[in-house]
Amino acid sequence: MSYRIGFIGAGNMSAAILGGMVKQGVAPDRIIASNRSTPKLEALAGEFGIQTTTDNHQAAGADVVVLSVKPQMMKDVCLDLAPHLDHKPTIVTVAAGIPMASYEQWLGRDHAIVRCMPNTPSLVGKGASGLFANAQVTDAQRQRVESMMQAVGITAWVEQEALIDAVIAVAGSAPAYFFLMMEAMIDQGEAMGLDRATARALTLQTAAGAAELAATADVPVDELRRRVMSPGGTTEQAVFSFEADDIRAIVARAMTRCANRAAEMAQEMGN
Ligand SMILES: NC(=O)C1=CN([C@@H]2O[C@H](COP(=O)(O)OP(=O)(O)OC[C@H]3O[C@@H](n4cnc5c(N)ncnc54)[C@H](O)[C@@H]3O)[C@@H](O)[C@H]2O)C=CC1
Ligand SMILES: O=C(O)[C@@H]1CCC=N1
Repeated sequence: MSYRIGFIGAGNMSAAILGGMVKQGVAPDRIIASNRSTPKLEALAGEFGIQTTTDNHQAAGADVVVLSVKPQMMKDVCLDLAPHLDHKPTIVTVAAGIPMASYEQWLGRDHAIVRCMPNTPSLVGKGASGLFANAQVTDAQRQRVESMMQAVGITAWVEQEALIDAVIAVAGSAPAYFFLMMEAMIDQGEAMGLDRATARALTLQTAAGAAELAATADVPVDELRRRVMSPGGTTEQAVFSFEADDIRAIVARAMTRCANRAAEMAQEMGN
């Protein structure tokens, strides 16, 4: 690919996407990131060799403009950028909880805008992004955004905007669920007598191994689980304990709260 990509807001999510792109071989001089303050820009320039600026208008001069500030900042950022988008870049926003209609109001209805819900494993090329396009997005622009995000992981288009909130629950926020599980397992491994470094190494390798096995096996995950659960053995005691504590309902409640929060955020911003 040869188009230029501008990131507005150089925080955690931008760092994960642009860092992942550079690691996957995208030329860093095709990427520019803007941020209000300089320390994060200096770190990104140092680590990945990308261009940086404190002027959002300069980053917005790219062919693809990725809006990656916190949702609460998005309206002001968009209103400020609106008069500087005459070159009609493809606009990609990664913010949770801001509907397409708001961007169309702030930027103008004639812009091609994609709502993208990525996640931070993009940094290691293992991202998972949901994508939703407005009516102005052409097939060529769809392909461009798709290939851009596929450089750092897998993508899935949704044709109903509301499903982006489900993507937040399944992918955008979900790395945190697995990190939480790892934290709990490391703590308990240590409580059971392992030194922390060993508990951490074994937990992380097991998580990575389970994910890779699930992704490559020709049987569903419940069958993989049963293959670990020897009748009368140890694993089933752990699984029975999870089931007795209603882990499926716990997960469903957490994911519902996650998705509902996106809807609440939209309301809080007057959308
Ligand atoms: N962190 C994550 O795992 C995910 C985040 N997102 C979305 O990504 C967006 C960014 O989130 P994070 O990177 O986590 O936040 P962050 O706080 O790490 O990054 C936001 C950056 O924007 C900068 N900024 C604030 N106002 C600005 C302005 N007017 N002009 C230029 N830069 C400005 C801040 O200095 C900061 O560096 C959010 O909208 C969030 O919903 C989406 C998926 C996953
Ligand atoms: O927690 C958040 O609001 C953002 C969106 C998805 C992941 N982080």
